Amino acid sequence: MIPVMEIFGPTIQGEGKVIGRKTMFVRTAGCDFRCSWCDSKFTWDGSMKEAIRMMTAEAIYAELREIGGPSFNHVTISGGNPALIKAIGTLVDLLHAEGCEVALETQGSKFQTWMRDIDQLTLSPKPPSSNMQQNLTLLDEDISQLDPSKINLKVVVFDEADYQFAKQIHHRYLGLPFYIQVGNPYLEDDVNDHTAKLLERYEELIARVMQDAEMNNVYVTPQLHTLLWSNRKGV
Ligand SMILES: C[S@@+](CC[C@H](N)C(=O)[O-])C[C@H]1O[C@@H](n2cnc3c(N)ncnc32)[C@H](O)[C@@H]1O
Ligand SMILES: Nc1nc2[nH]cc(C(=O)O)c2c(=O)[nH]1
Ligand code: SF4
Ligand SMILES: [Mg+2]
Repeated sequence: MIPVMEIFGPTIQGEGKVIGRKTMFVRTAGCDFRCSWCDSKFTWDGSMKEAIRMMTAEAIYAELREIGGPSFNHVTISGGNPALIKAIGTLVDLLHAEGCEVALETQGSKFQTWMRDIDQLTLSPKPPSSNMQQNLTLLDEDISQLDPSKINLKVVVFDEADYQFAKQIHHRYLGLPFYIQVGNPYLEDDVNDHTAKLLERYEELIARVMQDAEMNNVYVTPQLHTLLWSNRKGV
């Protein structure tokens, strides 16, 4: 059984390697981290615990089709940390059998064998501003067990210390596609001028990367869904 917090879509993947891709989302409940700026705190802070449903892979797939109809062939699993859940493997197998591609987002604190089957696995180690201590030895172990052609790294940056962390991660795993994503401090779902405020931060991050000769092989990205819809849930 899989603890599900929400199922929504189709929408665009707003982040990282397949930004813009039409996809459905399955968001699991529970996280082993407590990032200060987590935009999905409701998955772990208890505020929505009555919304958590224990579901089989079959029930999740049925609901994806119920709300998405025939209008998708890509599913993104996020959380919370879906890597805490062994049973995600059955969902990945079912989605593949039904002809869907599968992406998954995790911070890389835990390895599961089913990670090898994910078509686009995003590992997103956490920088200092999150107040988390990312264990890089564990991350090394995860990465050494995975196919480099199916994984990518994404580091969220709020300040200069985060930027230096991002650089450290990029240089530790130089062979992996590296995405540097601008942090969103506006976590309410209704913020005045959120698009202009976020674009200003994005522009600052772009400027920082452009002048840095040690960051030439990177992608600098916004969260496209937050530019459009701020931190609204279910999009
Ligand atoms: C909500 S997390 C869930 C998956 C997993 N726990 C993780 O952190 O990778 C999905 C992505 O959103 C990013 N994220 C969370 N809060 C954010 C914020 N305030 N601004 C920008 N990105 C954020 C995370 O770093 C992660 O890459
Ligand atoms: N549209 C959209 N794209 C996303 N990419 C990563 C998300 C996440 O919360 O993991 C997310 C999300 O919540 N919505
Ligand atoms: S690891 Fe991901 S879900 Fe967990 S607290 Fe951090 S951003 Fe939120
Ligand atoms: Mg999100």
